[in-house]
Amino acid sequence: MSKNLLPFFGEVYYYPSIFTPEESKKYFSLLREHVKWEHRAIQLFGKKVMQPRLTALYGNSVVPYKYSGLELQPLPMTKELLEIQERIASQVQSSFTHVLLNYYRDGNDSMGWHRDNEKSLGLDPAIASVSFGAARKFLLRRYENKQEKVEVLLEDGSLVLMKGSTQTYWEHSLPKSTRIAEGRINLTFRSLTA
Ligand SMILES: O=C(O)CCC(=O)C(=O)O
Ligand SMILES: [Fe+2]
Repeated sequence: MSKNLLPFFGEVYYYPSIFTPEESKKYFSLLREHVKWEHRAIQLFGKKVMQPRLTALYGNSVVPYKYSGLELQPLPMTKELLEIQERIASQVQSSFTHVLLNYYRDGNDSMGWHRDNEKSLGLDPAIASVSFGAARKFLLRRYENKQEKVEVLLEDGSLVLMKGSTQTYWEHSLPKSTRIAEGRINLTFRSLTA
């Protein structure tokens, strides 16, 4: 059992080495090759900007995922994605319908502060996030006062689970780390309803 990294108002658990280095290397290459990566523009404060990363959505239901003015239609789950989902199922009790993938090509790619609180995720969603490739810093901070901060290094082959009221009271980000030249692939398993 891992311990809750948040001091209050939510739950975040970190599990290093869910995958061996060999498995992680294999999945990184397979996913980089086989996933239908797209470079998308999103609406940010009314302006169209390119996301600083590549993304893709897969799922076992046709429910689309709406965020930041985008509506993504899921592609059908692949063998590799189902294998990865199966592995995390042994750590995580929740069930998932979709996986959103992010490919950070190097340390210049990033994700800004946000909460995963779209209606389709429901109240207090569980989100399971798997990392392959370069270790990157993951930050959480209180949404309301931006004060309390928690930092987790997301290593190759690791899993981080966010649940409970985390998406109400905390926001998270993946900051740039410009000295990192290697890529990182992240998969966030979610349960979405129409
Ligand atoms: O890349 C990460 O670890 C963060 C991904 C994330 O927050 C998201 O996809 O909503
Ligand atoms: Fe997120």
